[in-house]
Amino acid sequence: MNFSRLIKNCSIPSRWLLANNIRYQSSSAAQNLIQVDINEETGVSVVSLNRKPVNSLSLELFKDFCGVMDDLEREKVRGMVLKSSCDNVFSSGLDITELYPNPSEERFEAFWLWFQESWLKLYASSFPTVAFVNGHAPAGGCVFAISCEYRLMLPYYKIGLNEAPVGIVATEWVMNSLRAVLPGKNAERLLTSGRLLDTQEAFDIGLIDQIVNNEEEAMARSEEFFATFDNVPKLARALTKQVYRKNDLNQLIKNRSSDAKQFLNHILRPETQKIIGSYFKSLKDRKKD
Ligand SMILES: CC/C=C\C/C=C\C/C=C\CC/C=C/CC(=O)SCCNC(=O)CCNC(=O)[C@H](O)C(C)(C)COP(=O)(O)OP(=O)(O)OC[C@H]1O[C@@H](n2cnc3c(N)ncnc32)[C@H](O)[C@@H]1OP(=O)(O)O
Repeated sequence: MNFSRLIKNCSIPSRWLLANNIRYQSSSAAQNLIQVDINEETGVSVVSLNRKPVNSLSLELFKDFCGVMDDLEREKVRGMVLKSSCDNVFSSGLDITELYPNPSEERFEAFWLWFQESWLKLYASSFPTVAFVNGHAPAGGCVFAISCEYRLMLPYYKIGLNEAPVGIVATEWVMNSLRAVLPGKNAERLLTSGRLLDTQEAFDIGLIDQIVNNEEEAMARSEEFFATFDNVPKLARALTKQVYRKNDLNQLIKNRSSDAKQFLNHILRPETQKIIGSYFKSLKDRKKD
């Protein structure tokens, strides 16, 4: 994977992104975890997360997502709309089976580094990004949405960062992405309470930009958003975004391996395993009720 392409001509040095020397190797072409549909007429790419049943985020999905982001950078797409192809769920967040029971160090480290990588590629993409939140978006699902530049959401779903109620502290780069979307006190309250907001509440505090009623409307609103950049030179737009986001990006880029180690230590603690285990069990039991 050529990270320098991602930040071509940009002021973020590529050596920072190369810190962990990760290379892309398509892991799951047969499973088609990410679907990409490029509209040749408009130049807009619709990227659908496609890991049934609830788009839980696995190592393989992150790897494929990074490959897709590289392709879109290469294709110089006009914009990207990120959505889900699962019913009622945008993404259910990190795949809990990557965290429990007691993942191997090797697998967890790779999982975490590809999660970081996915965030870096999305957060620093040169093209404009829209999240069409067409289902629930808890935790890691919300991270994907807030890393985009613009958020559209269907009514009656939930979005938020629900780590704290299950005894987990969201990592700093996730907090920074939230702070970039919401004014400080709302971001802090959302994180400390871990509340999941319904679509209307999310709109009222500015977590999402517009409520849409169906996919057609979402595509029309996305087109309007992309059109706001039609008269702006692409390079100037990309550099402005990347420089504006530079501090957030740097915070992770400079601390990638310590961030991964810190989370591995946290995840492997018996207390954390116990909390995640009972949370996972409650998810499974909910179905039986
Ligand atoms: C627990 C947190 C642990 C560690 C975090 C560590 C660090 C934090 C640092 C950084 C911040 C960013 C990281 C965030 C952490 C996460 O993302 S952890 C995942 C948190 N996700 C959730 O809390 C959502 C859980 N899921 C749901 O609430 C519902 O499934 C949902 C509303 C999304 C959909 O509901 P529904 O349509 O009714 O579907 P089911 O609930 O029936 O689910 C279908 C099957 O899928 C299984 N499943 C659901 N979510 C996950 C998941 N995240 N990972 C793995 N599997 C999941 C569910 O159990 C069902 O399985 P079954 O058919 O019963 O076998």
